[in-house]
Amino acid sequence: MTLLLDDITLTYPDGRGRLTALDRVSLDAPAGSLTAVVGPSGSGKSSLLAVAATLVTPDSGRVVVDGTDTGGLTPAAQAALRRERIGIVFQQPNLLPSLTAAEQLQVMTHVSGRAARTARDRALGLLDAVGLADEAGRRPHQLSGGQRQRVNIARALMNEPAVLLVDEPTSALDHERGAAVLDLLVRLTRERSTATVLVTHDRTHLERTDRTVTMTDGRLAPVLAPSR
Ligand SMILES: Nc1ncnc2c1ncn2[C@@H]1O[C@H](COP(=O)(O)OP(=O)(O)OP(=O)(O)O)[C@@H](O)[C@H]1O
Repeated sequence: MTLLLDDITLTYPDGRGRLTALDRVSLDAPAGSLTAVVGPSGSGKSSLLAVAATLVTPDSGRVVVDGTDTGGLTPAAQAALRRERIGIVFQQPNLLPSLTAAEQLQVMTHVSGRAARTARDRALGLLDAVGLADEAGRRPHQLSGGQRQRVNIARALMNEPAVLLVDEPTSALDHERGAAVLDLLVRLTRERSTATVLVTHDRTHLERTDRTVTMTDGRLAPVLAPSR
């Protein structure tokens, strides 16, 4: 399994007690498959993504990324693993206003010389893969919301991650553009063999995913019937 969450419990301080955000959650995501995690607001979806991204350390349980148990790593090693093996697509693209679409991707690699040219080629290839070959030289204000989200997705793939974590990718898009972004994520997941986990409270477009799991009050319900 490229991403394995094994018996994860996560609590937050809550007054004098603790609030259980994730309650013995287990999830495995194989390479080349897209898993959707749905559930109501406050059910723990963002917490699940943050733990999978190694941004938050759970109280107990194991997070295994591309064969590495992240629990035993130093913070520096964890940051390196996150940079090299995990791509994260946040809900808001957070693109840098002064950079072109291609440069947004290139800044993911801190290199010079020949490696910089390779990074530029890779950035242009990824923009092509997300349907933005002609927009590579545009800055964020010259792109539509859907195009910015595509740049966001391409940027997350720049370092060839094994795991792709996606937060609410369609919430700011209309139905048609939301469907197109989901189709794009499914295609990239296959082509680049990422273990993709997408959290959303939006149940539309789920027929496009490989499987759907539901989060309720910090617990993950068994997998629903495969959607294809
Ligand atoms: N940093 C924090 N400190 C304390 N409690 C938190 C913190 N982050 C989240 N929570 C609580 O943990 C629970 C799960 O929150 P989480 O953000 O993971 O849910 P969610 O399903 O992603 O919600 P939404 O769909 O609204 O983003 C909620 O009860 C929330 O209030």
